[in-house]
Amino acid sequence: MTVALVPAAGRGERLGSAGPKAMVSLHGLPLVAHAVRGLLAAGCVRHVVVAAPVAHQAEMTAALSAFGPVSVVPGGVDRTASVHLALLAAIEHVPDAGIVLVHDAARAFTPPALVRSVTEAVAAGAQAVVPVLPVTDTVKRVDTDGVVVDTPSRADLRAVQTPQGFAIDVLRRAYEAADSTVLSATDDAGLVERIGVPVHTVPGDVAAMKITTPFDLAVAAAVFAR
Ligand SMILES: Nc1ccn([C@@H]2O[C@H](COP(=O)(O)OP(=O)(O)OP(=O)(O)O)[C@@H](O)[C@H]2O)c(=O)n1
Ligand SMILES: C[C@](O)(CO)[C@H](O)COP(=O)(O)O
Repeated sequence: MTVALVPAAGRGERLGSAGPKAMVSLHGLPLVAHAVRGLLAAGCVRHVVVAAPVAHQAEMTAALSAFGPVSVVPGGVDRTASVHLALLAAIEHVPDAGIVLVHDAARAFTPPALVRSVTEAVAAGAQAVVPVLPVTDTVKRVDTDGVVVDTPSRADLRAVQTPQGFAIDVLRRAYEAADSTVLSATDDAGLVERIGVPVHTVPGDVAAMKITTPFDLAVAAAVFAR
């Protein structure tokens, strides 16, 4: 059985919204509702645990209650903490879950086919799977003065999306290790890499774009108009 965790407790500072980014409405629904609906539409996700901003937990619960088997728990100080809290709730409430997906509320229009593709790769035996896209810009490393240090080969680079899928015990171990060393990471696979488990890739999808800035929101509004 597959359970999905949706970190949705961010403030959305780069978007500049008045309230939490996950509650910003697009085409009549908050972003988090689009994200949850997409996960459940894939047909392979049995339960979704959403990490909400503490002050907005009741509001988010009300917004998501119509979508199916969804629990809303309080989030943490950063994305890593929010995912960890959702993972602990999932282990408690869905003890027979073998696969866990972690999916940003901010990737609200992720196609259900991508959710299935990640889940199927884990079900086929990979312990950790991320969807990736080739990098189309040249990427440079810079120092603290903004001076270029080097130019990694673009051929080796990939932009990583969500949902990221894991054998649930692997993600639990990765978060336990992160907790004991007070580690944070910008994605979940990064923590899994640190415990030495190989992370596999599947092709991502441009429609799984992350809504971070006002420009991203405008793009999503135009592209996903229904
Ligand atoms: N304490 C936090 C911070 C972030 N997130 C979630 O992690 C995902 C990816 O984070 P991001 O897109 O950076 O959202 P924000 O943290 O809200 O954005 P910003 O950094 O601009 O404030 C989002 O769905 C966000 O809600 C979370 O659950 N808990
Ligand atoms: C998890 C993620 O979406 C993978 O690309 C990304 O790292 C989240 O970053 P954010 O700055 O917390 O939005």
